[in-house]
Amino acid sequence: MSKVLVSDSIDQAGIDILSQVATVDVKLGLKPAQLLEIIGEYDALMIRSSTRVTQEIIEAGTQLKIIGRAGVGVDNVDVPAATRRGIVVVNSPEGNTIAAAEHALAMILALSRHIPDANASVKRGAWDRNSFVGAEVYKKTLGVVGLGKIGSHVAAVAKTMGMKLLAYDPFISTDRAEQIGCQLVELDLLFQQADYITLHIPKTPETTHLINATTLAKMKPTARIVNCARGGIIDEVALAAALKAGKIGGAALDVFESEPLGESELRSLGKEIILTPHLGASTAEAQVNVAIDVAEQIRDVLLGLPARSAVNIPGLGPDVLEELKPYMQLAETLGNLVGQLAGGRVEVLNIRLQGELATNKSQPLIVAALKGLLYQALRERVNYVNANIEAKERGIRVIETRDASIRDYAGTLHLEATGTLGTHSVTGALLGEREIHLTDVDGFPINVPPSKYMLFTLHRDMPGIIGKLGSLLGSFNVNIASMQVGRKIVRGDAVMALSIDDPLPEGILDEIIKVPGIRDAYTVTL
Ligand SMILES: NC(=O)C1=CN([C@@H]2O[C@H](COP(=O)(O)OP(=O)(O)OC[C@H]3O[C@@H](n4cnc5c(N)ncnc54)[C@H](O)[C@@H]3O)[C@@H](O)[C@H]2O)C=CC1
Ligand SMILES: O=C(O)CCC(=O)C(=O)O
Repeated sequence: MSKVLVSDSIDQAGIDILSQVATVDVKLGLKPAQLLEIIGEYDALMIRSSTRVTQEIIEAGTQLKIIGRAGVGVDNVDVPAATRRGIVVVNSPEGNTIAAAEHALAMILALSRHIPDANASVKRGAWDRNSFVGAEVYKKTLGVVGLGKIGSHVAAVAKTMGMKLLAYDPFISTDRAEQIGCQLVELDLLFQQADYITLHIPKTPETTHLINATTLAKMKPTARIVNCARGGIIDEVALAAALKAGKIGGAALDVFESEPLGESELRSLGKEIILTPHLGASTAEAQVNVAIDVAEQIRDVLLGLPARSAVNIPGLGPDVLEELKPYMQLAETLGNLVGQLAGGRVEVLNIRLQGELATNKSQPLIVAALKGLLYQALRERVNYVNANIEAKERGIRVIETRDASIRDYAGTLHLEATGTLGTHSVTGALLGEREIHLTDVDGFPINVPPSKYMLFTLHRDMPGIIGKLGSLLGSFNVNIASMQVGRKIVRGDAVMALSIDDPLPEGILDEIIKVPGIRDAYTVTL
């Protein structure tokens, strides 16, 4: 049974899902050295934001297949190191969107009405109504930096509170911004005009210290800034200085350059600052969502299925995966089959998307086909994450074509591998949307479902050949489950595809090739 380590606190709903397929160890608060010592035992690691999964941890995790981050940001995982090792990194892109957006909105209102300090003052026994006069958000301008999932929800709710919305996000269209009711503007204008600024961007080299002494100086002296995105987007020293000098009105931070927050000037400030300990995703609902979302993906990967939100598999988002999953299995099977038919080192893989498939995204199918192709060489070491890199390193050139006019089945995938021992091709389709069928081998039409053990012959279509092959296999105690001949013309060249119950015994291929009329034979394990 697989073993999963859960090293940050996650909801029981996630543990229950993992327990269906694995032994689950929950070990919270591990020091890096302790994690390093035990990680080698585990097939999967599930974390939130506290565990740092460094290159050293990844290298020590020799059994690791997947790292699951129960949340959005994967900045606590060395994703490139995981990719090189073929480890899938998954997250939950939407499970805590509402929670984080509502936290940002709560921060905006709490800052405006001094709720934390007013509350603390009453609890201390005071009844001070004069120190906590606030400001309304109604008709004020909110500047949203980053109009992705969380930023758009914040904007939509803020709109209903009567706020005017400005947004800065270089990667979204004016149309999309307008749909949400935001005017897209340049960052400087947003800084100058906003009464409230809320950050909903990832931490990248471009966004690190985006809020610094220079940008703070551009803001209104009454401006209030909220960061529920990532620590380090705000220069905390510059922020503390600006707040102390009254250059801006207030700030509310949920995330910090270093977490947990240590000694900091920010702690010494008054009601102009609100600090929460990275609580954006901490709602009961979000924790159930992210735990289920990520645990399901870990379960799937441990069962050999693809994950729906892998951050290190390009182009493989949840919608694509939902639509293409059966075709990815087809591509992988065909890749594995054509790789075995081709035998030696494959140099070129031609992939043709045919019929309805011609309009689909090809990248996930290419990755799946390469995974299948490289399986014989790399076995479990190749997966959707590293198949591209492994193929490149072996000098395999991938050529992709599309032909919508081929319509013998709804959608078919054609793979042709050219290598040191020649060229072979296979075509396959899905019947009833899920069942894989081989529809062509080396240009000969057939219609057989693939099976674990198969034998293919290239032979002359002539009387007696099937009987002779059957007797030969029988004499080696090989049981034939099904057999089909594909030919283009009567008594011309033909292909025979046999499904057999067991692997072919050693040496039998040499005997098969000696049967008069049989030119070649290939044994395949799928
Ligand atoms: N405090 C907490 O507990 C939580 C924090 N987060 C953080 O919130 C942030 C936003 O998350 P989502 O909305 O889910 O992500 P998202 O990917 O849906 O949206 C991010 C947006 O930022 C934009 N962006 C990227 N670089 C930019 C730049 N240089 N300037 C302006 N915009 C830029 C992107 O185009 C995108 O629209 C992330 O940093 C995430 O890690 C997410 C969940 C909980
Ligand atoms: O796990 C958490 O509570 C942090 C959530 C977060 O920051 C994220 O999902 O990016």
